[in-house]
Amino acid sequence: MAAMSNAPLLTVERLSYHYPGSDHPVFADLDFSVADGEFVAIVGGSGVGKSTLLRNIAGLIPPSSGNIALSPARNRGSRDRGFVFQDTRLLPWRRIASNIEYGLAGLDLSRAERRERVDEVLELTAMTPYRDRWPHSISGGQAQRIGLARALAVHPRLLLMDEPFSAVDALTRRRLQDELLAIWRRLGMAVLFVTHDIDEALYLADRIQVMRGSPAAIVRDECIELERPRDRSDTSFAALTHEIADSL
Ligand SMILES: Nc1ncnc2c1ncn2[C@@H]1O[C@H](COP(=O)(O)OP(=O)(O)OP(=O)(O)O)[C@@H](O)[C@H]1O
Repeated sequence: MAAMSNAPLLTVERLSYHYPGSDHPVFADLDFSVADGEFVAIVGGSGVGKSTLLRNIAGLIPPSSGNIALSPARNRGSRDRGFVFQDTRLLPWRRIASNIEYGLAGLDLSRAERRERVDEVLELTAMTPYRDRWPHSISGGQAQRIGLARALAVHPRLLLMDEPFSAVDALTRRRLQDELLAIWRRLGMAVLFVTHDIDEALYLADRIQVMRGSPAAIVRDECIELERPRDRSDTSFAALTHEIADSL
């Protein structure tokens, strides 16, 4: 049996990034970690660098300096990370099931296993009836469910989510938050969730990190001890909302 490791799932060390052509870093010397199964939210104002940080961790853009270490995928046919974008980026010429299957390209899975994965994540996100639809014929909330399904299909140990619910109406947003929590409890992957919405971060996360400044730093790292399911009308919820808003 393999020895158990206490090493964090994700370790970010002295991470800095500046866009090509700019000598002003978006963020500098960031240090933090995420444990296996932990739900961490990163909050910060518009333009502070949350998406840039997530894109660095996703491997979409290389850091200017520093290190990002992520434990490798656990099983055959899985990836270490999955990414859910703000806009779902579904391919309009592929049906829903085929969009999800497309995300499995390059993984060591048979055709039957790929089909099973697609069925599994459609069921998890309650989207099975929509499998043969075209992307243009589903709602914004449904498209977000498909974006989530596509990311979950690779069985990631770390799910990276960039403001995934920002484009849907308030009621749908709350429903999606509850669905995400239910899926997280069921699958147990770690989640790194970027949002500018403190209420959303407090409702979802085990821990909230606040990004601020230019270059940005993590100015607050707070474990959220509120019991789940969380009650937004609770006085401690409101008090924490104000506290975190003050540090933004
Ligand atoms: N491709 C790019 N080239 C140059 N600068 C960029 C590029 N993309 C973003 N930036 C700049 O980097 C900074 C951080 O942007 P980023 O999108 O990461 O912020 P954010 O916190 O995610 O913002 P928001 O909450 O508004 O989405 C901003 O000042 C932005 O203008």
